[in-house]
Amino acid sequence: MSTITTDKIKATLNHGFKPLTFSDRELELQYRRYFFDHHFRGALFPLLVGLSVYLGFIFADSLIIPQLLDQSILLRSIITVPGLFFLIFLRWGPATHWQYILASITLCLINLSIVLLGYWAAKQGQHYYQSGTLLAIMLGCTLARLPFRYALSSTVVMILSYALVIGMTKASPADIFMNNLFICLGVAFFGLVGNYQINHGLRQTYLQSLLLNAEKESLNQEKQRFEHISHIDQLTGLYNRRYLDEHYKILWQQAHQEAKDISVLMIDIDRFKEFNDLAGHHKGDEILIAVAQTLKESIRASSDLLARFGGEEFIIVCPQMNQSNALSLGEKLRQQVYSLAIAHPAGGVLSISVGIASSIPKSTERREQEHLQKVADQALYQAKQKGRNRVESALP
Ligand SMILES: Nc1nc2c(ncn2[C@@H]2O[C@H](COP(=O)(O)OP(=O)(O)OP(=O)(O)O)[C@@H](O)[C@H]2O)c(=O)[nH]1
Repeated sequence: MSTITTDKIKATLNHGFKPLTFSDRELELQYRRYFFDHHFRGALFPLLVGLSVYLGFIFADSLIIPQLLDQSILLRSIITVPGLFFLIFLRWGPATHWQYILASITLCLINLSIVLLGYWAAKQGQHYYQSGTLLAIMLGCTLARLPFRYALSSTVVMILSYALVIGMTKASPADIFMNNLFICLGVAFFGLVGNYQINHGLRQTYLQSLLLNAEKESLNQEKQRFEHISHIDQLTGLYNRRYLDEHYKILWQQAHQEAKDISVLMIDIDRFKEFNDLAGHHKGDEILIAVAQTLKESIRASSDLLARFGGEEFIIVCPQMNQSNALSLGEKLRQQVYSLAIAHPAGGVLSISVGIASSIPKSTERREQEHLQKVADQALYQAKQKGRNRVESALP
């Protein structure tokens, strides 16, 4: 499990993370994976263009150093092959630091071939054919999208190879060599500063997106929590009237679609006002909780909908249940509450009355749904009239 908390991300953003590393190891590894997949692998197309430009320079060679055209074609073709292999590896190969090393080596080989062409040209008196290294440095610092340290090391190797091959061999006069070298150093400086800024900016953007996602996630959780709270009756923990209205509609539509029975059971605690008056409201609350729990344990949790309808009244909506099964369930509930053997302060044992109505929905109209509920309520009224602690049903 990830231990990267929102606080950790905020702290890293606020306190900075130079030189281009997150102090938190897990965050650093996660960023490196992200960088490789979303940024470095994305260099595939620009690098393909870069390699084509490198090969296309054969045309420039044919105009500027026609005497070296054969060497140019040979060298550039030889270097293009490992370049292509590297691009294939970049596209399909595993995400390891070897990819960066291979990218750096390929860049250095490209530069070496350019330096060699410059050297041969200089040997033949053509001293201005040495600016290809500038392009190779820019390619390494920008298009290749290398992490800073790889961009830095390949740039150093490229400048050193230029300095060693042209400078040490004294292939060009000192002033021309020095001029080219300083331009190379300047370009390398600007390229590396650009690379650093890109990498730093990417890290900052990454942290901000992590933060945004974390905040989105926590908002979602809050929303779910509020939704849950808004559907639950605080005292009994059962669903409330609001949830009942929303869900009853769905169950009704399903029953209509499948042309199956749906039953409604209205349940009311008998003589509850008297209970409250004699035992106190607090004790009455305890009874409500106990009855709610008993009802909950007696229904099919996966399909039946049990809710507190209001006050001391409960409702159960049972999809795929006909009237005779609903009567058996009502009777079971009545017995279970009675067997709790809660003494009523006015004498006898606490009981419930149950009113039942069932039908196969003919339409999805709200009126028809409400009618079934009303009929169950009338059956409940009958149960009360007939002396309470009973189950009655009525036809819709
Ligand atoms: N303790 C407690 N009492 C409640 C709550 N909600 C409603 N009541 C009480 O439930 C009682 C309902 O009484 P009535 O509707 O007159 O019915 P009854 O006394 O149960 O009589 P019958 O239904 O005819 O058996 C009232 O005294 C309400 O104050 C609640 O959340 N807690």
